[in-house]
Amino acid sequence: MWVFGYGSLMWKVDFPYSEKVIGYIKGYQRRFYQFSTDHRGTPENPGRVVTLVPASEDSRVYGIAYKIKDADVDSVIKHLDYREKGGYERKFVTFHPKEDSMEPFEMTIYLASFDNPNYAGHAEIEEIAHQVVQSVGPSGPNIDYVCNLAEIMRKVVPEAEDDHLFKLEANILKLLQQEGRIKDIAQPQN
Ligand SMILES: N[C@@H](CCC(=O)N[C@@H](CS)C(=O)NCC(=O)O)C(=O)O
Repeated sequence: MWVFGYGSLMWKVDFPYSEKVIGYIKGYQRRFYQFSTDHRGTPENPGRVVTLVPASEDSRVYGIAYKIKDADVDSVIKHLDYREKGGYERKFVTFHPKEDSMEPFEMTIYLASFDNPNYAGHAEIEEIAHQVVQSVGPSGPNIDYVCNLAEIMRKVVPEAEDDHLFKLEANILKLLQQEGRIKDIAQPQN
């Protein structure tokens, strides 16, 4: 079994895997359109985390695919079903390895579709940034979620474009500087 990580599964890998491959899926965009009430926010003050929204077929979402050994599949599914319980469902998509030497193949993703109870939907980047900087949940600050994702994307797929993610990161850092929560730091270079 293979699982595709495009959000926290890229940087918070709390399950066993035997192989990982960088690549992308087509026909989706990664967006912070999912409320998080059990990880990066609370029911009273939800955070925002990523899901995938349908887009043109030439749209690509880069992430990391993890190969799960047969012996671990049941326990990993049980673990991820619980971790993603806030509105995500398992679906199958075609994964395209970044390296041309590997053929595309089907794999599992966890996707929070528009009809789940925690779907937040569209909001302007500035509004999402204001929500993120004031949200903290059982897994920690919503800020960490955004910055960890931006950092891992720059690290593993520096050529990938994701204006939504990187503009949100820049907005958050600007807000934190304005609020005196961090000293002036150089903006991330994408
Ligand atoms: N399914 C996506 C998104 C996963 C995701 O970010 N899910 C949240 C649920 S709110 C999570 O597991 N968060 C863990 C954390 O924030 O530490 C992925 O493949 O990475």
